[in-house]
Amino acid sequence: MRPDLSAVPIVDLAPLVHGGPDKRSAARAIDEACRGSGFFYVVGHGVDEALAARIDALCRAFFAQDLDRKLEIRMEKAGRAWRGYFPVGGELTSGKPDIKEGIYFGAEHGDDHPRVRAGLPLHGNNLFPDLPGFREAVLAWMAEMTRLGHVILEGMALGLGLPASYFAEHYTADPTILFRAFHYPPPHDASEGWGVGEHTDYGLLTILRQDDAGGLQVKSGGLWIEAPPVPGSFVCNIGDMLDRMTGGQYRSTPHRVHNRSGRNRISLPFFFDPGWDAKIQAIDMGRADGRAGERWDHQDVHEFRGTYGQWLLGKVAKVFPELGRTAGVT
Ligand SMILES: O=C(O)CCC(=O)C(=O)O
Ligand SMILES: [Fe+2]
Repeated sequence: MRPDLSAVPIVDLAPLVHGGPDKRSAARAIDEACRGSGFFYVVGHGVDEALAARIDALCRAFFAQDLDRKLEIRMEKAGRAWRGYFPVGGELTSGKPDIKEGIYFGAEHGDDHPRVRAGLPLHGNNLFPDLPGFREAVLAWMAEMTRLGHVILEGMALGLGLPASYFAEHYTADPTILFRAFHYPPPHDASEGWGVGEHTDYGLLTILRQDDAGGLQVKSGGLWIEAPPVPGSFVCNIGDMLDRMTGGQYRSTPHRVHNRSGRNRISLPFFFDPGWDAKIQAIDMGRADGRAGERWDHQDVHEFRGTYGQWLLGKVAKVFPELGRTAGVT
C-alpha cells in the first residue's frame, strides 16, 4: 500500500521558532491538524541534526549489546522513579506485550527534590547506559525537546485563539517530561504481535523522532493510515489531556506500530506534558462539543477531574503492572 502523505500534514515551524508575521498561519496549520487527524509533522524546528544523529547512533549501540549488559540498567533498579531499561515484551501498552525494548528517561531530579523526598513515583534520577557521551546527549536532547514543546504549545494556544503563553501559564511552567528510546526488532514471522499496540498518549503533546524504517500507523476517520518517515522532521500528536481540555475538538488519536521493514527500527518519543500538580481543566472553546464515541480503552477522558500526576500514575501502572504493584500504585 502506498502511504498517503497528504493525510498527515507537514507544518513549517520556522515562523514560530524565529517570530514574525507568519506566526498565525503556522498556528492555523497546527489548529487544523489537531482538529483533523490529531497528527502532524513539523519541519523548520531548529533542532540540530547532528545531535539527532548522535542520539540515534548511541541508542543503536546500546540496543545492540547483550541482554545482560542492558539489564544492568533495568527499570527495577530505579524503583519508584520508573526509569531505565525494559526488555522486549516488558511493556503492555494495550494489555498485551509489545514487540519492542526501550529505555525510559525523565527530568533529572536530585535526591533533595521535594517530590523525590516525598517518595512520589516517577520522580528521581535517571539510569544512564555506560556508554561514552550517552548521559550528555540525552540531557541535551531533553533540553532541546523541551524548548520545542514550548514553541509548539505556543502555536497551539494561538491557533485556539488564546494568548501565546496560555499553556506555559497554566500547565507547562514546570512540565512533566518523559523521553523514551525504543528499539523495534524486525519480527521473526508475520504472526508476531504489534511493536506498540493501539493506544492514545496520556498528556498534552508527543514529539517523535522516527528513523527511516516506517511502521507508525494512525487512526484517522475510522481508517488506519501510515505516518511514513519524513527526513529531518518530527511527528507530533496530541494526548488525552488536550482532548479533555478542548472538549474533544482536538483529537487524541489512536496509533500503533508494526515494524515490517526487515531491519531494526529506532524511535525516540518525547512527551511534553502538564506539570505534576497542574489541575486539568476545560478551555472555554465557545464552540460545540466535539467528543468522540467510545475510546480504545473504554475510559471517558472528559469525566476526569484531578491533577496530571494522578492521571499519569494510573496510566503507567497499567502498562508496567509489576512496577505499579511495587510502587503501591495498584
Ligand atoms: O515508536 C513509535 O513510532 C510510536 C511510539 C508511541 O506511540 C509511544 O511511545 O507512545
Ligand atoms: Fe503513542
